[in-house]
Amino acid sequence: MANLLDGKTTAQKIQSQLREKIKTLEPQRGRPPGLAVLMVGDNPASAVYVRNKEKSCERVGIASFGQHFPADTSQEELKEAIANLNEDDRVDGILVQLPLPEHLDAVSLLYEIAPHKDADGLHPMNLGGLVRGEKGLRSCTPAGVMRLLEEYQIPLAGKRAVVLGRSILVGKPMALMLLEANCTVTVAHSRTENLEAIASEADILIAAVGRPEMVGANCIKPGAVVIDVGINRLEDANGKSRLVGDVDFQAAEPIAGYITPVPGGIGPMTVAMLLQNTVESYQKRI
Ligand SMILES: NC(=O)c1ccc[n+]([C@@H]2O[C@H](COP(=O)([O-])OP(=O)(O)OC[C@H]3O[C@@H](n4cnc5c(N)ncnc54)[C@H](OP(=O)(O)O)[C@@H]3O)[C@@H](O)[C@H]2O)c1
Ligand SMILES: Nc1nc(=O)c2c([nH]1)NC[C@@H]1CN(c3ccc(C(=O)N[C@@H](CCC(=O)O)C(=O)O)cc3)CN21
Repeated sequence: MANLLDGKTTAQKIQSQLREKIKTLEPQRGRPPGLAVLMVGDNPASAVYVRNKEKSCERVGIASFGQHFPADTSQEELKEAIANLNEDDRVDGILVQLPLPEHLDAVSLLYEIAPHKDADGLHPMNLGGLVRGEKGLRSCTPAGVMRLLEEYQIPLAGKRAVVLGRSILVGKPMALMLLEANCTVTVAHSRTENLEAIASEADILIAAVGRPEMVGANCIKPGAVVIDVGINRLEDANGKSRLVGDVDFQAAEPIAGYITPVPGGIGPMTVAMLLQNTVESYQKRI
């Protein structure tokens, strides 16, 4: 049976460290760090995220400035909300929940966020920094994956990594970070042929496709490190809902060497990295 990569406990440890840091910084600065989250409409994965972020902010001492907009909000209204937050001295981190409703253009909105307040690391400046291997604000989910691999001292250099999914939010920055850690990286997506054969060559397999339990036994090399980024809400026959990942955990656990659970894996690590990015921006601002 695979070893469990415990994101929940690791995230709690990171949050305790952040809390201590804020305790010493706040008296000098005269205000706590602030994080603003813009959510438009309703998306189940986003709703889980927003709830956990707010709880965690409170725990570590970060002020939350949540703004929930109706699904029919216009691009202009959001642009204006971002401009206000860019100017707001209480706010160190800004995050726009993705995906946005169809009528909105996410890419151009991400340009509007001041790069030094880009807690999600999705502004082209910060993504460009990642491509160039420079320090800077990094996308929270892939940063959380890297931090968890580090915590368990999983060797990466020279290993074959396969990333399933190529979104701007997860797949692409994930591939770049693994490359930076000297993995040999393959990115697969919905147009990939022979996906199972490619996945089953991976020493490190990252699933970020948004397809409940798609990754089964025939995608996994014995002993592989399996990272499940997926957060999908499924309803059982009784109408009760539960969270599942993109990996079929029951099938994968006997084959993998290490595996992340859902919940309790990359979700909490993402929240921890978001708080860490916010505190980093807070420290850098004068
Ligand atoms: N744990 C966390 O903190 C966290 C953070 C963010 C997202 N998530 C979850 O992670 C999942 C992925 O999120 P995302 O934002 O990256 O999603 P996304 O924007 O929908 O991207 C999904 C990617 O998977 C690919 N894909 C879809 N179906 C596929 C298939 N059958 N075979 C191979 N590739 C396929 C798509 O390919 P194409 O590009 O060809 O369409 C796309 O690149 C979702 O479940 C989301 O809720 C979790
Ligand atoms: N701009 C942006 N950045 C993101 O990182 C992001 C979005 N948007 N939109 C939604 C997705 C989904 N994300 C998530 C989803 C769930 C958890 C999370 O905390 N999951 C817990 C759930 C426990 C529960 O409440 O049941 C877990 O243990 O997996 C974190 C990030 C992050 N995501």
